[in-house]
Amino acid sequence: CDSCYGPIEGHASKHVRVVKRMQPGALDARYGPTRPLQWGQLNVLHTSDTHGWLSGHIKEANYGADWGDYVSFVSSMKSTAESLGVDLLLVDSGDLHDGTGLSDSTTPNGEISNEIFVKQTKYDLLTIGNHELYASEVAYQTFNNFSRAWGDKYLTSNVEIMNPETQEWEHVGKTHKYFTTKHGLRIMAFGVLFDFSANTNASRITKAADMVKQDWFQQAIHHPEPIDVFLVLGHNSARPGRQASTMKTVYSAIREAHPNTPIQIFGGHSHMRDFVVYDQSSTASESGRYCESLGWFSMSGFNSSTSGFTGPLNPKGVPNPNRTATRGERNTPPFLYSRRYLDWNRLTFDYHAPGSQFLHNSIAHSHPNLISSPSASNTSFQLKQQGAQVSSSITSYRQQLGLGKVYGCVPQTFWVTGVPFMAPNSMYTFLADAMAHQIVNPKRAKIPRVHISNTGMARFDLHKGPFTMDDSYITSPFPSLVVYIPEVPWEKAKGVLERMNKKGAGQGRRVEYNTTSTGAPKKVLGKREEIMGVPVGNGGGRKQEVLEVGYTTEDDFGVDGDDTVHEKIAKYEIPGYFGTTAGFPEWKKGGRKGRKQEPRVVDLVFNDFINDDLLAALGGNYTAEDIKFYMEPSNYTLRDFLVPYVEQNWQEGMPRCEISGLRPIVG
Ligand SMILES: Nc1ccn([C@@H]2O[C@H](COP(=O)(O)O)[C@@H](O)[C@H]2O)c(=O)n1
Repeated sequence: CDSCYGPIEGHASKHVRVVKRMQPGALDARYGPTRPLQWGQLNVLHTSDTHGWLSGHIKEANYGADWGDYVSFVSSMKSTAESLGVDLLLVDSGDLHDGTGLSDSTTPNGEISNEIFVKQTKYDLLTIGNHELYASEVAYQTFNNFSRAWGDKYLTSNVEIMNPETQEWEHVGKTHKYFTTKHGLRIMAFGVLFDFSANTNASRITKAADMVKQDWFQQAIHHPEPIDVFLVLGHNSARPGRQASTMKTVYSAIREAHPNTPIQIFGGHSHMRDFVVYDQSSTASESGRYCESLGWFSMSGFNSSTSGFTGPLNPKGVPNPNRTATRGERNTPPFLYSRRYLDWNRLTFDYHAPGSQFLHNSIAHSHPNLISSPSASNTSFQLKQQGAQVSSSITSYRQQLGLGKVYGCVPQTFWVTGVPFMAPNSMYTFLADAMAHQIVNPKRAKIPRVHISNTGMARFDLHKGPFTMDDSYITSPFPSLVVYIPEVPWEKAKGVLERMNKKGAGQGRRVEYNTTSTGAPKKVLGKREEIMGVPVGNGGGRKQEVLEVGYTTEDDFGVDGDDTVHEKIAKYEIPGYFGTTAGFPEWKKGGRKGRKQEPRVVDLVFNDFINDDLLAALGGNYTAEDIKFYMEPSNYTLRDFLVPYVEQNWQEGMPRCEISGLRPIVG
């Protein structure tokens, strides 16, 4: 089938499919977790920054599960919570758009991925991200469809939209929700976006510092009925001081009114795994990005005299939370906590919810304990089937959208932050070259060009293997228009990139692009040796000799949060912008052969997301009036140059491209 991405006979990955789960062609993880989760009275599974990755990471074994596998996992975990007599909530911190073909190749984007997200996934609370607010069509889709589908579970405490019917500002979702869980916990929840300002003017965001003074918020925190715990969701970094987080502002406003009540924060936006201790009864979790990580949080300590909780203090037959959120204080409150960051693959899901996954045969054999577990029963079959339906609907949507169509073979992996900026295998070396080759207006081809783009336009590493339509969105998902300022004197143009990088990217750009948590306090409560000392299982109890690279997180609870042990992945800083020159004349006579001449004028070519920052760095009398469309047709965007580049330059190895499937140690 030439329109689908799947296993090919004799394919280098030698992947043999025996069951219909995950997406065709996706790889299985080679090894997984070794420690059961700690179940408390309140348990939470947390997603954030999924950015459309519902098909899973087809080229990466470690994150190969799709949304269907996850759906089965969640259902199984909810049943386990039920049998333990405790609460399990599912929460999401937003940013569902901009990252893959499944979310971004529809009009408006999110049309299909949102439907998959909503259909079978039993979320209890959700909130909005900045990527739901860049474009008004997406903001209105969120308001009209997504928010309505979730009703009072969708919390957008500081985000409003202009309702075209009433011509009034209205919250996209609800400001807050007061509810009682199945087992009696009385919860007040909010959903607070960071102070985002690059939003469509069809929306408006109230700064957290102003929001906490609003009447509705004050009334909510002084709610007449008892509150056992506050939950603060937010597309908003969990760690104060990171990425313009305003979580501390919300926390402080609640703490002022409730000195001892637990406040649990579930953040997002910084694309990291993190856990932060705010005080003895308040902690914050952040659970990564792109369906690579699933966060687990649990706590105990609620009793019948101080809360409405009706279940056991410690659920039986499972490990329980065992850490206090103290900084050495005495007279600590009774609350105990645990947190874990799960890798998004079926091995992980089946380890923690035995029988919830259709495992690949080779893994099934090395997991005899899991396969013969009591839950591998009829119920488990139904559970698997439920997710399998979601998986197969993703497969058919991918086919409809042509996402598996292969255009060429990626010769080597190109890294966003995994290698030094502008190294030969840096994403930006590749993009600069592809832009210089492809983004040329034939009518202006004789005029030398300077191409400038924001590094944030590239969202993910481009893995060795088939280059599909999906990969073109995964690498460059934004429909930013290609624009230019004609014939700028070279003397003015040549310093622009450097000046832009000196100033840094404007609001909305990720300041840190990280795969490991940094900046955690020195206090380390759990040591990596504790998990490294345990033989790392490959399912059968054999020692895994070679660790694959992946997340190695350090947070306020220490270094034992990652559910599966990995080798640290390399990470290099990247500036806000990158660029290249193209079409410069070469010296013919005089100067040294091969050296480029300095032109008198250049076309300054960029994308409209960075108009303001570029104009500021260019200075002079240039204004927005000087910015024109560069390509014909004028609606040419950053989504349009990769496929033709690949068709022209990456045909070697077609049609059976070699795939690595792993993140090798680089750098
Ligand atoms: N049209 C757009 C929108 C966003 N970006 C880039 O994405 C960054 C924000 O992404 P987060 O996941 O960190 O919220 C933004 O800073 C830009 O770099 C873009 O390039 N074009």
